[in-house]
Amino acid sequence: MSQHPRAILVLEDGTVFHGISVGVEGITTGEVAFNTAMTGYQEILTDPSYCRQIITLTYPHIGNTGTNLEDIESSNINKVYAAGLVVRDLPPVSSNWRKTETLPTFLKNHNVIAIAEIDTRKLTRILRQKGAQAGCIMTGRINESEALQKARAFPGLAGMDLAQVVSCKQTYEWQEGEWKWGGGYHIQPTTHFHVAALDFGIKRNILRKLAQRHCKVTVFPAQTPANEILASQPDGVFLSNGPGDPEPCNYAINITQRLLEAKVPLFGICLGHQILALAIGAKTIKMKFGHHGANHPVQDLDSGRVIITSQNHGFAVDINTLPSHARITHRSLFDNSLQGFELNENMAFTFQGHPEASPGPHDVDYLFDRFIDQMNQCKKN
Ligand SMILES: NC(=O)CC[C@H](N)C(=O)O
Repeated sequence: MSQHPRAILVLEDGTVFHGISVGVEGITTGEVAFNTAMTGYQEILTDPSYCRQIITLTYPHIGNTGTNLEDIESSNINKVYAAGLVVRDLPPVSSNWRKTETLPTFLKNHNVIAIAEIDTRKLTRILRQKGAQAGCIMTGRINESEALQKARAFPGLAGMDLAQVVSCKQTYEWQEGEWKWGGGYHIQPTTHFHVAALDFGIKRNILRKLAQRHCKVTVFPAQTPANEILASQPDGVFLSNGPGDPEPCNYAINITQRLLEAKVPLFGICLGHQILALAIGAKTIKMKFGHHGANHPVQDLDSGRVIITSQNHGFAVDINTLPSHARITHRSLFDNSLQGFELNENMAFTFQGHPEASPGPHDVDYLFDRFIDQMNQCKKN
C-alpha cells in the first residue's frame, strides 16, 4: 500500500513494533518517552529538552498541518534535537495557511528518523507500566536482534549531562516578542529590564515571553562563570529548561549558588528549577515515565487555583529533600510531585512545567509577570 521503506521500533524489554519509515533512513537509539499533547508536534520535535529521547505522540494523527518556519523552538533554527519520532498515522494530505513543508519532508531535511503505523496505545501502556525504556528505530534493512542489541546498549539518561551539549557556544541578544495575528513575530523596541538567561537548551518562546514584557535578554552559554553574568549588570537571571539529568551539571549548580549569594532575582523553569533545587541542597530523582503533555493539572498553593500546564520532564526534585527555607508554591495534581518553590531569603522562584507553553495552554503566563514584578521591586530598593 505504501511506498515507504519498512521500519521497526525495538524496546530494551524485547518488544518489537513493525511500521513504516517516514523520515530519513538509518538507525537511532534513545530513551523512548510518550507525549500526550494533541497539538504542537513541530514545537515538541524542536524542543532541545528532548535531546537523546525518541518521542512517541499519543495523539493518533500527526502531520495534518505540515510544518512551517515559525513553530521552531530550538535556538538553532536548523536543529531538531529529538533522537527520533514515533507516530500512529501520518495523513496523506496536510494543509495549513502557514505550511511550508510536509512533516516527512521536514523530518528528512532535519535528519530525523521516524516510524509510523505502529500501535502507539500499546507502546504507551508498556512505557506507563514498566517505566521509560531505551529503544531503537531501524529502517530499510531490518535486523531485529541487532536493533535490540543497540537499544540495550543505550546507557540511559540518568547521569547524562546534556545541557552543555545543546547550549549556545556564544553569548547573543534577543529582542523578538510574541506572535501576533496579522503581523507574526516582531522586535520589541522598548526595553525596561535586562535579563541574563543561562542557556541549558532554552526554548525560543521563553525568550519571546520575556521580550514581550520589555526585557532585553542576553543569552549566555551554560558554562559562563557567574562573575561574567553579573558583570553584564542584569536586573534578573533566568535559568532555562534543558535535556538530560540535572545532577551531573556541577558547573550550573555552582553558578546558581554564586547568583544566589549575589541576591539577584532568579527565575528557573524545568531544568532551571531542578538546578536551583540542587543549588540549595535538595536532591533530584529519575521519574518512572515522567510528565510529557499539555494538559497536566497543577495547583498553585497560594491562590488555590488549578492551572492546566504544559510539561516535559523525566527527572523531578524530591520534595522531601527541599530545605525548610524553600516554600512550596505548586504541586502536580497527577502525582502530587513538586512543581514550584520560592526562596524566602531571595527573590528566587521556579516552575517545573512550561509556563511558556509552545505547545500548550497559557495558564502559567503569570509567572513571567511575577519575574517582572520582582525585578521592578529590586530596582526600587
Ligand atoms: N524540559 C526540561 O527542562 C527537562 C528537564 C530535565 N531534562 C528532565 O527531564 O527532567
